[in-house]
Amino acid sequence: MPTADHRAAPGITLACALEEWAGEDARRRDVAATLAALAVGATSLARAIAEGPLAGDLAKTLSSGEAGEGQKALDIISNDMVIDALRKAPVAAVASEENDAPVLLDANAPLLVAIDPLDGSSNIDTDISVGTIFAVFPHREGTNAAGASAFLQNGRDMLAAGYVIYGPHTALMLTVGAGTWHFALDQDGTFRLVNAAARVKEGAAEFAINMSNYHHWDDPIRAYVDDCLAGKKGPRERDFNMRWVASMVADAHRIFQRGGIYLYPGDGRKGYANGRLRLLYEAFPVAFLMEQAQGAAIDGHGAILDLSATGLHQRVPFIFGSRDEVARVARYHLEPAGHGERSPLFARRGLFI
Ligand SMILES: O=P(O)(O)OC[C@H]1O[C@](O)(COP(=O)(O)O)[C@@H](O)[C@@H]1O
Ligand SMILES: [Mg+2]
Ligand SMILES: [Mg+2]
Repeated sequence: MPTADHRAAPGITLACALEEWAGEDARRRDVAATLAALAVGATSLARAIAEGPLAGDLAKTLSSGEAGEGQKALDIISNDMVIDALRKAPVAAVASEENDAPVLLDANAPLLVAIDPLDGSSNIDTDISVGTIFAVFPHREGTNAAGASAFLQNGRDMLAAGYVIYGPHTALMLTVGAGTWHFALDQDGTFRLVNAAARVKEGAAEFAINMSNYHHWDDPIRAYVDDCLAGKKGPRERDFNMRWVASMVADAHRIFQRGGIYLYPGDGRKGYANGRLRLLYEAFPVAFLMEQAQGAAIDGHGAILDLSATGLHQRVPFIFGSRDEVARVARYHLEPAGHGERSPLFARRGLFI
């Protein structure tokens, strides 16, 4: 297993890191093979994305969907690439954002994969980072992998999770429950370890939220953002910076580098009662990565990983990042009123963690 020691010797390949972690353990070897297959799919995808318009009209809208989530050409290409790559892995079925029902690969295989093949589709034509987010679950005996119910598991059932970000360089953040590992793709198409113990630092003063939805938010989120915006003169007594990439992977990746918080709460718009993010293949994997790096992820009240999925494409309010900020947002949900004059509750930390 890569340990903090590997930071002294960066450059170990993903294959090597997985081999060390898996050893002779059959379950771990299956997980490792699945992660290796996902890395192969992501590497092909990275090449296509790097070609941009030379690879065709990747941003072409093929179908319109609710909440501006119509399928783009690259959504479909990404979906095909990752599912093809997984055919060689011990995976029974794939639940993808791009398919209404699970795609059956090998009914008797031991694992299930939930995936957002392309996160940040709205950025395809703008040359801004996009990504792939995935979660690996056990395929429990007696459950039908072709049906949604096999996927309706608890967040803590995940065996591995991660995302690939296709940015100026391609990076992979990965967890198998032994910390969060950071890899970067080299020029030869090999993921190499950068850091085997990623940490989400506390004390950051940067938040990410789509501010244009301000008037649709509930009180706790407005109160939290109002207090950040009030800066030095407000209850936080310091100035905050704001960022919003509209690719969650990119916002998450920034938070891994320098801390901060991401919020996509439920809001008053039609179809947004539970926000925009999907539990199985967006919130679960990012929450797993965050917790393994001493960050946190909640739905406003409790830990995302304590939730059990009730639908393949179910949405969830999603707030993640530095532990201190996430804990603060949880407290605003307990007592949203009291703008300006904060009750002693807001001075305490750690009500949910
Ligand atoms: O359009 P908005 O409100 O800015 O939403 C952007 C959010 O939606 C998402 O793009 C959803 O991902 P998809 O591109 O996979 O649908 C997040 O990555 C991002 O943070
Ligand atoms: Mg997404
Ligand atoms: Mg997507």
